[in-house]
Formats: sequence, C-alpha cells, structure tokens
Amino acid sequence: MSSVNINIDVKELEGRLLFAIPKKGRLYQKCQQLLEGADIQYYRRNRLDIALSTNLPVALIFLPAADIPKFVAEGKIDLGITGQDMIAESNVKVHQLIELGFGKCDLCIQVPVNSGITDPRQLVGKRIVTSFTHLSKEYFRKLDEELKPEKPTTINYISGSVEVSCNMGLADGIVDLVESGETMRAAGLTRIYNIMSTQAVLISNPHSEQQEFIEKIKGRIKGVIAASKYVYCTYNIKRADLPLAVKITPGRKNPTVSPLENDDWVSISVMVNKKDCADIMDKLENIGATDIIIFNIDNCRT
Ligand SMILES: Nc1ncnc2c1ncn2[C@@H]1O[C@H](COP(=O)(O)OP(=O)(O)OP(=O)(O)O)[C@@H](O)[C@H]1O
Ligand SMILES: O=P(O)(O)OC[C@H]1O[C@H](OP(=O)(O)OP(=O)(O)O)[C@H](O)[C@@H]1O
Repeated sequence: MSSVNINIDVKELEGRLLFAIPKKGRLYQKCQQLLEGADIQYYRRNRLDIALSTNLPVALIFLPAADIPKFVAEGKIDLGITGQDMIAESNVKVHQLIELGFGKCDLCIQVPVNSGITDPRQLVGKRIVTSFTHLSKEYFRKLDEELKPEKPTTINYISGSVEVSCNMGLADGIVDLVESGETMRAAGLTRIYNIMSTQAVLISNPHSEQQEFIEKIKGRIKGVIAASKYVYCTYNIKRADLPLAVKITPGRKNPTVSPLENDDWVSISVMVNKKDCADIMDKLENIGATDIIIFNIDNCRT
C-alpha cells in the first residue's frame, strides 16, 4: 500500500467535507479536470496528501484508488472518486452517486493464446495470479464448489504488471483489467471471461453528516459531466419543416423555438449529444436548415 503524507493540523479539517481523490494513476488527471470544472479550488503543498480548498469548506485527501472505498465506507471520508472494480474488490458498502464516464474497462480472466483454454472451468484447480484476489476467489470458489477439483483453484496476489505472470510460469491464467487490449495482446494473452465492467464513480458514505453539502458537490460534478457530453446547437428552419427538425433534435425535454422577423422561419436552440453532432448537422442540412452553429458547453445543470 502506498504511503500517505498528511502533515497538516487536524483542527484545520474540522467542519470540512472530506473528499478523497486518487493520488496517481489512470484516474488522477480526469479527477483534476472534474475538480476544476466544479470550481473546487485548492492549494496542495508539494508531497502533501491533504489539501484544503481555498473557496469551499472542503479538504481533498489524495489516496490510492484501491483504498478509497474502505475510507468512505468506514465514514473516515465523506465523498470519494474511485473505480467500481475497487469498490467490488474492497467488498464494502458505499453509495454510488454518479457514474463519471471515464476509467472504463473490463475485469477479465485471461490465458495464454496458445494454452488451448477457452473456458474458465478449464482453470479450476489451477493457478491464477491477480491484484483482485477477493473478486477472483469469489468467482472461482463457485466453480470449485460445482466441479470439486482435487485441490482448490489457487489465487495469488501481485500488485501490478499481472500480465507477465503466465510468461514467468507463475500462473495458468490471470484476472486483470482490459481496456484497449494492447497490454493483454502484447503479453500473448487472450480474454476468456468478463467478470465485471467498471468505470470511475463518485461515492459517498450513506451516514455522513454532510449530506446537504454532498448533494451540492454532486450537482456540480453532474453539471461538469453533462457539459462534456453535450453541445449546444442553434439553427434556422422553415416553420413548415419544424416537425421534421424536432424529430432530428428533440432536445432533453423540448427544443427552444424562437420566432424570427420573417414569419416563415424559426430559430431553434437545443442540446445535442456531442458524439452525434456531425450526423445531426448532416440531417439538418438535408431538411433545409441554415446557419447551423454548434457551441461547446462550459458547464450546465440539467
Ligand atoms: N487501462 C485502463 N483503462 C481504463 N481504466 C483503467 C485502466 N486501468 C485501470 N483503470 C481504472 O483506474 C483505476 C485505478 O487504476 P490505476 O492502475 O491507475 O491505479 P493505481 O494502481 O492506483 O496506479 P498505478 O497503476 O499507477 O500504481 C482502476 O481501478 C480502474 O478502475
Ligand atoms: O487494455 P489496455 O488498454 O492495455 O489497459 C490495460 C492495462 O491497464 C492497467 O494497467 P496499468 O497500465 O495502469 O499498469 P499496472 O499494470 O502497473 O497496473 C491494467 O492493469 C492493464 O495492465
């Protein structure tokens, strides 16, 4: 487990909402962007793992992602960001408030391509190496109970670079995360089963005394996420073609339709999914829309 540098007077934390952020790794950068978007400003002294917010009664605690679920479940921390895989592996109860849309990957059983193994049942009684021992034990215990091998499946822990275990002769299969599959393929492995899909989530302790403030931070973070998903689209369309236009851009509730000086035309303003944007512009052009403009959204509440 990584060390945590917390040289700060605990009195300075009194009354503040304690918010845990992954201190490094894949989730770190995205969390920085979320904090900035939610206007949670802070000053972090070099090497210090606690930072007091300079504009809100919040203290940020920088922790390894793997430890955050436990701190939140035990009520030591009110709010946190971590992966759903880490929550499941920690086997603790926390409130999952928002799926954040990053840190998306799958926890998979992988075996050497040339092993001839195509089904997890073929690994029963053999050796598995993983950083996710709880989830792996839970999965293989059920198969052990069903297939009753001479000796139970062995689950061994290593903290990283799990993919080398098969090549090193330490494992017959591994349980590890796969996103693009590049690491897996480079190690000559293939996936045979998906134990869970995961992404980063905002979590809270259900018994925290800071529920009102948790809701406020949740609202801000939701706004940042929505702003990154949507763009704002405006265009002009002949009034007669309004029903067609509304079909293409229905909006989250309804589009805003404003009259123009020319009674035959209206202006439409609407939020659209960023990923569908080019397709929507093509369709609008096809039905005769003009002056189609797309704006990025800095922040929003939906
Ligand atoms: N390749 C990946 N793609 C997407 N998300 C990932 C990937 N690897 C890990 N994650 C997510 O990020 C979380 C933290 O993983 P990461 O390996 O970055 O943390 P760490 O172990 O704290 O850091 P490090 O590996 O640098 O020691 C994981 O629990 C998972 O939810
Ligand atoms: O499918 P890919 O896109 O290749 O991503 C998967 C890899 O990413 C994570 O490791 P990370 O790079 O964080 O390093 P680690 O092995 O030290 O945890 C994970 O443990 C895999 O090794």
